[in-house]
Amino acid sequence: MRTAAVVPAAGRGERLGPGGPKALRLLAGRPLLVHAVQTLGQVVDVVVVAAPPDPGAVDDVTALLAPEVGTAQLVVVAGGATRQESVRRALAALPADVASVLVHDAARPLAPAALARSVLAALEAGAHAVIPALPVTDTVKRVDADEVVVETVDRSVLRAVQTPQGFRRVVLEQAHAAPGADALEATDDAGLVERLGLPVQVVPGSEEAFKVTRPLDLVLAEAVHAARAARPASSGRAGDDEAVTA
Ligand SMILES: Nc1ccn([C@@H]2O[C@H](COP(=O)(O)OP(=O)(O)OP(=O)(O)O)[C@@H](O)[C@H]2O)c(=O)n1
Ligand SMILES: C[C@](O)(CO)[C@H](O)COP(=O)(O)O
Repeated sequence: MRTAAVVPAAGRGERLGPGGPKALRLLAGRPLLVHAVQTLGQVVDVVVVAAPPDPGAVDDVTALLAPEVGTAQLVVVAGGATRQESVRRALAALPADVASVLVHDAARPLAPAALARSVLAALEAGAHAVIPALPVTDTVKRVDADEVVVETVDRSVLRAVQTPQGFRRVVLEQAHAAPGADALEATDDAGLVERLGLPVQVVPGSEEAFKVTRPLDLVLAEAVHAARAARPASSGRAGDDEAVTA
């Protein structure tokens, strides 16, 4: 059975500001989506992308990614109005022989291949659902409607969750098809699996798997990409995708 990555890439990038669909915004001269797909193509057998909903985008994105996906099979579908709907559409296009699925935001272009491999390894070790996450480093407070602090939350039990998230295919499909899932607008796929009552395994995340959400994130992404590219050839890691911040 094969492995696949589903890549929701249909968001508008409102928080990033003007400049077109976020997945097609440039990082080191190439679209965020290209960076993400190049990495995933090193790890999985099939990559399914949910493209921006613009006319002609499926054909354009197919042409853009075909030279970037390595030996992996590429499938591109039209994305939906929400992230959840985009993932659902991509899931519907998975080839029949795929058993394990990573779901990875195009908006996390620098997530290392090693992170995707560690998520897949946890699936192979028996987990039904696996998410990478980092400890929360800010102090977190709960507030009321008037922005008055109600309490300081114990951050030792909190995790900031990333992608790629990994699932046994049957579990992810069941989670998206469950009654009420459509109305939920979950912010991640693991949230839908949690509703099934199944355990979700956490593995260590990567600082470089941060999401490009606001303009400053793009500045950080350029710096991280440049640091990777500048890595000495003698390290054997020049230009590779392994973490520079570890
Ligand atoms: N209708 C949507 C909305 C989001 N996404 C994807 O989901 C990922 C995470 O979403 P986010 O970072 O919130 O992207 P946007 O929705 O584009 O951002 P914003 O909320 O600022 O508009 C991104 O890769 C985005 O392209 C998607 O495929 N379809
Ligand atoms: C899936 C995700 O990237 C995990 O952190 C995140 O929940 C996406 O959230 P967004 O509100 O769509 O940015």
